[in-house]
Amino acid sequence: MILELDCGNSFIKWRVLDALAGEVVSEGVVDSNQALIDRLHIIKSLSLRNCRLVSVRTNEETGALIGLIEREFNIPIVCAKPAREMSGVRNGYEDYERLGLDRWLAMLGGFHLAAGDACLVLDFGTAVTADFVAADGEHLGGFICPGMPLMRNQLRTHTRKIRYGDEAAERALSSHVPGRTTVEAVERGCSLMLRGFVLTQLELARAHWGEDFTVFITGGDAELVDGAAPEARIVPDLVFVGLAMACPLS
Ligand SMILES: Nc1ncnc2c1ncn2[C@@H]1O[C@H](COP(=O)(O)OP(=O)(O)O)[C@@H](O)[C@H]1O
Ligand SMILES: CC(C)(COP(=O)(O)O)[C@@H](O)C(=O)NCCC(=O)O
Ligand SMILES: [K+]
Repeated sequence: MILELDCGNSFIKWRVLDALAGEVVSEGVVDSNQALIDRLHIIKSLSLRNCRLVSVRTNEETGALIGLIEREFNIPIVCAKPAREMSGVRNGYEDYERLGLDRWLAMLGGFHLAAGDACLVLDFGTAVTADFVAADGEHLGGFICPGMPLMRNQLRTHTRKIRYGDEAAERALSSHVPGRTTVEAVERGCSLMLRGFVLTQLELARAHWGEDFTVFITGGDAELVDGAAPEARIVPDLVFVGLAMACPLS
């Protein structure tokens, strides 16, 4: 079995694949290294052989996680590394090593799934990112904005009177009519910002490529923009698609 990890700024997305069938045996989202280990240990008949991971965390944090997995499971671990070019995609950053590896892998995955089409890759995590890959594989660059957790927390920490709990936040998002309470006004307002971001990115993509492109949406908060781009392909595991391409296990 193969352990796959996508270590974002807020959460670790994990899954265990059957090495032969390639099927997902188990998967989840955890908020700490120890929670990951605890969660893995309760999987019946777990027999990990390899691990591949991508991280946008510091080298120290990533190293600590790698050390922990090595101690717990004694398996080889490969980490996705920055590259100038891979699987037909050319990194468009001035300094290719500075491009977030989760963005890079999502682009590799998107370009592969788009099978020759240009692609717009949108990722809704702690940050929100957009990346443009032309049909010839050239990465034109992208955009980074605060995601839902950051927008919400900035309002909470920089105002005196915006305070509410998680449950009220979830209830508020059942509709997008103008809010009549603080929680509704904030949650719906931020959610509409994300939808506006999607529409702007679609406009930019059309300006580049007309109608000839594929849109991919991924990230933990992808459902917040549900319906904003009806033509988009929602691919929750897009980073993992790219991870398997960047870190093949022989
Ligand atoms: N099972 C889950 N556990 C935690 N957060 C989740 C889960 N499912 C969706 N989310 C949402 O995902 C968002 C984080 O997205 P994610 O792509 O994991 O971010 P990052 O890669 O920056 O850690 C959170 O704002 C949260 O609302
Ligand atoms: C843009 C990001 C913060 C997104 O991280 P995430 O929201 O997935 O945790 C991450 O890809 C990153 O740290 N990138 C490095 C900066 C860059 O891509 O220019
Ligand atoms: K991410």
